[in-house]
Amino acid sequence: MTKPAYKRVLLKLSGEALMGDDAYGINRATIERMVADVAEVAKLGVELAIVIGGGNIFRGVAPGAQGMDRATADYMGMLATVMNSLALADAMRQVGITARVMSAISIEQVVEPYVRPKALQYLEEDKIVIFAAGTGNPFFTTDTAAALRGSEIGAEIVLKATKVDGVYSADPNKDPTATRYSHITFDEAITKHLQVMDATAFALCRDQKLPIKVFSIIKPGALKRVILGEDEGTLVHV
Ligand SMILES: Nc1ncnc2c1ncn2[C@@H]1O[C@H](COP(=O)(O)OP(=O)(O)OP(=O)(O)O)[C@@H](O)[C@H]1O
Ligand SMILES: O=c1ccn([C@@H]2O[C@H](COP(=O)(O)O)[C@@H](O)[C@H]2O)c(=O)[nH]1
Repeated sequence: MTKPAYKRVLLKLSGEALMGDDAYGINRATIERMVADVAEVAKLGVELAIVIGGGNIFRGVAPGAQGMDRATADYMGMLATVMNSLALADAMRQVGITARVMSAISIEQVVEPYVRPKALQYLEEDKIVIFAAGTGNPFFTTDTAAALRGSEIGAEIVLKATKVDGVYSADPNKDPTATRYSHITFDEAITKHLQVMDATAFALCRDQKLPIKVFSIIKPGALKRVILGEDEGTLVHV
């Protein structure tokens, strides 16, 4: 059997990618394809914790939140990630994968709260843990939540599965001349203001010496290639 390059990873799934070709929300075929990708790597024996974004539903800084109190808008964004987490766990259940959703915001009738030792126990039991509601604090993002939870659970790497296939010299969706890095240091990414992740997430991972791999969740087989340590996406390192 092919051997994974990591024992435990924190996978950050793009909320925005969940829309597929729709304008908003969760596209059924897209979530099923994401779950199929996750199922394939779970079979390899790697312990998986997941943070999912909320950009397909609400972001505190989106035009739809203009004029709103920023903290209130951010709490709405965090609730959006709870919805995505529940949808993801349910889609996993439908294909026989056991997942546990843990929320950073207390919402106990819906999901259990985040308790670190419990999360570690689930991972050791080979359950997939989905961390919902980001960090639980406004003014942050789910990328920072991925860096934070990844550090807390002792993940070997944060895998940012997004709509682009790596870190570019500029946003490739805006600048067609942008070129992709195969690897880049945290300091370079921060100094060059590369916006594929926020600077807080980069800085936390740098300080914790937790590498990040940025790759496409849309490209078939990319997640498995990353897990097997093959050349895919961009590695951000110390
Ligand atoms: N230098 C860059 N290299 C690559 N992508 C970049 C860069 N600068 C900006 N981007 C943009 O960053 C986006 C990915 O980050 P973003 O946080 O917006 O999305 P996500 O994490 O996929 O979604 P969500 O926040 O909903 O989970 C890409 O789709 C790309 O358009
Ligand atoms: O720790 C966090 C995480 C998220 N938010 C808010 O949620 C939305 C959605 O998250 P994305 O990372 O953009 O997908 C985000 O825009 C924030 O408004 C938060 O406040 N704190």
